[in-house]
Amino acid sequence: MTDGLEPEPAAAAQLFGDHLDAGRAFTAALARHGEELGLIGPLELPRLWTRHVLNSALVAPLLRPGRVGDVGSGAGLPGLVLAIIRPDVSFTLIEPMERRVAWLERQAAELELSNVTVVRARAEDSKLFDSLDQVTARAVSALRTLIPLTAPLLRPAGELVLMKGASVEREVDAAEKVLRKHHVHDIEVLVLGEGILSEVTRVFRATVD
Ligand SMILES: C[S@@+](CC[C@H](N)C(=O)[O-])C[C@H]1O[C@@H](n2cnc3c(N)ncnc32)[C@H](O)[C@@H]1O
Repeated sequence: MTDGLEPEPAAAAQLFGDHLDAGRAFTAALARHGEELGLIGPLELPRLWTRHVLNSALVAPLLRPGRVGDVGSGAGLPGLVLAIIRPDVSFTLIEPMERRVAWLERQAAELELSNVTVVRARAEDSKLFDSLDQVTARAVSALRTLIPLTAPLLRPAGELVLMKGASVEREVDAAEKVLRKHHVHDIEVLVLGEGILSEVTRVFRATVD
């Protein structure tokens, strides 16, 4: 059922560029199967493009060619969206739940994303330590618990690119000790999407030694 799906916003063409057809195919699949598979809540269809798909797409320009891990990919947000837009980046999607892993693998195959590997594991058990150039995450947990899951996966001088809500500044304060413990520095909070989407998104970006 896709009744009530948000019409495609004009920003979709801007953010997906040449990859708009794949972005549409992924969004349509998520609209069709997301609720029955427990990937999105029942109220999300009227804001699926803006709040989920395009919100994830805003992060694409922050990625560099190299190896990016997405911790807790779930429905593929932001991991699959970013893999569609950035074929020059190699993505490892880290997700412990079997049903979500099956979804991620099926979507990667259907969208012919040869730049995606799916790892079924919790981040802390994933054996990816010290290996990634950048790590993304969205809606996994507050920074205080997210930093210990994500920072150890980065190679020295790797970068965290964590999607966050309006409470990010408070989360940074609450994570002070953990940030120090994990050698997280050059912290910035970026506000993305102004003038592009009706809702902005925030990104915690920092380097880890
Ligand atoms: C609320 S969902 C968000 C999913 C997706 N990132 C999104 O924005 O829609 C949180 C996801 O994190 C995963 N997760 C929870 N703890 C994790 C861990 N320790 N390592 C990796 N993934 C984890 C869950 O299985 C779930 O799929």
